[in-house]
Amino acid sequence: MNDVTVSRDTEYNVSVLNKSEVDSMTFVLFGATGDLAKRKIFPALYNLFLDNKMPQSFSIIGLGRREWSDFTFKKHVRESLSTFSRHEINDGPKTDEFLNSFHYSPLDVTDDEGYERLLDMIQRHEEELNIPENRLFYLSVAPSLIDVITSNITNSGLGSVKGWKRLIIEKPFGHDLKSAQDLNEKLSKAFEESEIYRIDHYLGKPMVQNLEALEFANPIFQALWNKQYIANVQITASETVGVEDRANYYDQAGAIRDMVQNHMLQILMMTAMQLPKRISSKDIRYEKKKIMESLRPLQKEEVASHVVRGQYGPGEIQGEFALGYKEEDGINNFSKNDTFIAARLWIDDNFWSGVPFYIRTGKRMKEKSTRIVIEFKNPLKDLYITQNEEISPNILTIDISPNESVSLQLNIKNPLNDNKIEPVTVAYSANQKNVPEAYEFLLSDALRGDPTFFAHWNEVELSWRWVQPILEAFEEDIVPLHSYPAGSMGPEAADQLLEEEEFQWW
Ligand SMILES: NC(=O)C1=CN([C@@H]2O[C@H](COP(=O)(O)OP(=O)(O)OC[C@H]3O[C@@H](n4cnc5c(N)ncnc54)[C@H](OP(=O)(O)O)[C@@H]3O)[C@@H](O)[C@H]2O)C=CC1
Ligand SMILES: O=C1O[C@H](COP(=O)(O)O)[C@@H](O)[C@H](O)[C@H]1O
Repeated sequence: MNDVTVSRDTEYNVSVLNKSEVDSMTFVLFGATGDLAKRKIFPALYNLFLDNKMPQSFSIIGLGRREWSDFTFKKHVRESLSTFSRHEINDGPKTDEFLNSFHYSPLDVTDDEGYERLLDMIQRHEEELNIPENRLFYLSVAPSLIDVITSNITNSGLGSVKGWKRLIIEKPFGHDLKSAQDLNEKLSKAFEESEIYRIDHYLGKPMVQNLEALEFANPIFQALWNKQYIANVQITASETVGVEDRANYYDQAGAIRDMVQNHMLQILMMTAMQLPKRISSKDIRYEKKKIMESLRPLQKEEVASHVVRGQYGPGEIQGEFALGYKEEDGINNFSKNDTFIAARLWIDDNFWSGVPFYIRTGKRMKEKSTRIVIEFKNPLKDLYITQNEEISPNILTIDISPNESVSLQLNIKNPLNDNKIEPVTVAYSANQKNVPEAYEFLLSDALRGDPTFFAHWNEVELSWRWVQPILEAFEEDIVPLHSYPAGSMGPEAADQLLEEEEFQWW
């Protein structure tokens, strides 16, 4: 039977903010010569500027060890915009105005004296532009440099401001529970929790931000969002790329640290949390924390029964041969690193007890897709079975990327097929052109001081706490490492995990 599709194919409607909602400020970017700045941060700032979401007055101070001049830096930023910006770069005065706000200063972050020069430079710009002392420090550098930077921000007086100060920090936030706690303790000497914006770019994805609206604005879902009606929840983030040129990092991290501890658990929190009475950052974060507190902890000895770890072998993805993980550049032949994780989680609260949440993520899988599937209970399953008819469950699918859509599988009689009951899909595809990137949403929020879609320390710590026994079980090698061919949906053991409750991955 035909699927019903509703689709909105419009230019993304960027709401025009009143610039006065964003305080004038100085954006201090550590790691301005690096990859992330080039691919994500400069383009996001430029797009916000063109969409009138930057403050009235601002300056952007780029820092790195390279001995660049302002001219070289601006040229570098311009090239980044030409290659990566969502809005095409134009040669008009707007782009010049944007680039004129960029300045560069060479700084080795381990050189204490350099921070005094930096403070002089910032104060000079603040005076010239008549900008209040509002300073946003963005640390786009290796985690090992975070401590030295934040303590120098405090010691040099950079952080003693008459206005506000904020800190944006990138993942990874720690390597395990202990290192994350140590890092947070150091951060908290220089910044209050309310000043720290921990980026998890999945929280900037429009469909993740939409989860709360999907439930809040649709009373039918609100009524059904619990153990009485939901049979299981499945969250998948599959990728076709392999380790790429990140062997050093990835072989130490694995899918468990790279994706599960942060992105997958964040999506789980966003899906499972109850809607707070007021939609405020504080209340949403409180609800997310409650989910993590109710997540049933795993004992190290139980990990093998609830977690599947895998590593890709050679295979074929979309017609192209792909090497196995061990053959990749920079990976040794004996690596036992996980490139795939599937797990079953239980939330032992009043709303979800008894409902399994399955997560699955991996590299070199069949397709690039991030998706939440909610399978509803199916009490009619055995009732209407006549002439080999089987009633399928209702299924709500939320596609997060690369497609952005919501679809609901229902059951309808098909008059063209002897009135048999068949599943149909009612689908809404966002299919919008020129949608802002996650980094645009997140930077815009940080500029306005809205931390809702950043990871609070409570969430990060509780996530590490849940993941820690898994890290230990992997370390002790008491969990089998399954091989899966590149181009598949992971090892069979991941299917068996669901079969234990008579479910299947949708
Ligand atoms: N790239 C990405 O897609 C993503 C990155 N991240 C995170 O973002 C952070 C940055 O990543 P990325 O841009 O890829 O890293 P790069 O290695 O490309 O850049 C590192 C930056 O740090 C600077 N740097 C290194 N040492 C010093 C020092 N002693 N003093 C001053 N500056 C220094 C480098 O400047 P110079 O070379 O001039 O010294 C460079 O600007 C990391 O934490 C990473 O995990 C997170 C998600 C995605
Ligand atoms: O943080 C990370 O995310 C990407 C996947 O992000 P997506 O937006 O493309 O879904 C992943 O490839 C990378 O390993 C990880 O560090």
